[in-house]
Amino acid sequence: MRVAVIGGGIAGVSAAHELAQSGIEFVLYEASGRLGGIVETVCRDGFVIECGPDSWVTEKPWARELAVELGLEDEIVASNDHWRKTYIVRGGELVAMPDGMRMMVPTQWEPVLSSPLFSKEAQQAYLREPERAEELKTAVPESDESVASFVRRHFGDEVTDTIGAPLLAGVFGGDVDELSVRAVMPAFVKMEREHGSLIAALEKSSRGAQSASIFTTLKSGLQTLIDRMVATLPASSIRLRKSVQKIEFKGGKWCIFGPFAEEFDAVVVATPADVTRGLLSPMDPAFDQLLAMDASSAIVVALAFAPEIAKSLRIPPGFGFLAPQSRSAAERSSVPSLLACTFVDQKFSHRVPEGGVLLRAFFGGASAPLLLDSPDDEVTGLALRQLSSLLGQLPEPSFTVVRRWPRSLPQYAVGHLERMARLEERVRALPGLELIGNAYYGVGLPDLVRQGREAARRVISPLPPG
Ligand SMILES: Cc1c2[nH]c(c1CCC(=O)O)Cc1[nH]c(c(CCC(=O)O)c1C)Cc1[nH]c(c(CCC(=O)O)c1C)Cc1[nH]c(c(C)c1CCC(=O)O)C2
Repeated sequence: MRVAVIGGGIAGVSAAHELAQSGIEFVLYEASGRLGGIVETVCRDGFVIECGPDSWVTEKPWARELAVELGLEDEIVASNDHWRKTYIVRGGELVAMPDGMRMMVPTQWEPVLSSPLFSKEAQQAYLREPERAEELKTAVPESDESVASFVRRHFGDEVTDTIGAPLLAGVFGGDVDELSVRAVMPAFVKMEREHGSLIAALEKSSRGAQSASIFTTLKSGLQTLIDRMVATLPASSIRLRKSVQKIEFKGGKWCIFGPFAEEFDAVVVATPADVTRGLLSPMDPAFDQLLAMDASSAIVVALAFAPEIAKSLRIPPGFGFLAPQSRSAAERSSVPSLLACTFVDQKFSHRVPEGGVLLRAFFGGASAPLLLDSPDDEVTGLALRQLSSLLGQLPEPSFTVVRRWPRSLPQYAVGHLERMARLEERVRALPGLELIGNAYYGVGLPDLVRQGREAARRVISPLPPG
């Protein structure tokens, strides 16, 4: 059997790795000159700089399992959760999120009631939510709804705007009025069904008390995960700078065309949703609509301050901040404003030389398109000015790294899961076809590793039809 894997991001590389482990012949096509997609680590002067994701969510086991299998156990590090604090930008200032929050749901009362983040009305809305358990339970909507409407039903407008929106923007890069609650917060939806109140549900479960660190990463950077997998692949099976233009399914075989033509028994399509849509729509027009998704773009600006310069900096303790984006469309499209920033040296050890400071700022959301074409020095200047107004005047960084990731994070819109069910139906009609990536079932590294490996296993031993 011979398998084509199209797209060399972490999902495609994970699929290829799994095929290689099983001794299956395959070809991995990647349009760019490197594997890893948005997973990229730059090491310079003792700084370990992530250009894309900086970690995975510890709760999801699949990335860690892979790292252990690859012999990277000694490389695995947890976030410094004794310093875990996330700030929200409010009136030009950083205000700490209360301790003990699970997303927007408190697991302790005192921090919420003493936080300057919430008005008396918002505190009341929190206090009343457990008392409304029965009402909330009987009013569970039959169909999907937006994250905003879900959070609003539990905690009202202020909580939705003040922390719901920025938190979700820091995970899904998206708009709470559009995102599907069932796709992006399935655990909370389940709690509502079972308990009505989310606060009461967390109180009853041990989930309220988070034991492990929230984030996990690798000492030398996440690129190591890619490099270790790539090292297990036969070199002859990797085709860099080979962009696939067309796929055809004929006589039970898959034909892959670029400036080349090759035949396979199965194909794993691991490209971004836009590319996948272009490849599959000619075979079945239904894909055109099923894969048409909004996606947000991100611009990452890493600012490294060497120890001698970093001495003058006064970064507040914590992992970083999230900034609510303006609701006014005019304002959003005129001044690109920072979406978030991670204080890397405080979130993780081993990322900076002793005494150094590393900030990773993000632009995204509605203002991202404005910056995708701006030169690096303009993007860096803008980030530095906005960070200085929030963190105190910053000196010129020792060096900076800028990366642009256009349309890299698909938005799971209301009805996403039903759409995925229809998508799966069309995929099943084409035996040997597998779709993997962040457009379908989960946006983080663990979900992509899981999807890649599961797809490879299904290709190797397909389920009987029907
Ligand atoms: C801007 C942005 C960030 N992170 C992300 C974006 C969007 C990028 C884009 O538009 O393309 C994306 C993101 N963030 C997270 C994921 C993984 C989700 C998953 O695996 O399910 C993903 C895909 C986890 C997270 N990211 C965050 C949370 C919430 C953590 C909490 O509850 O405190 C989670 C689960 C918060 C976050 N997220 C970010 C910051 C600076 C912070 C706060 C400080 C920090 O930790 O660095 C940056």
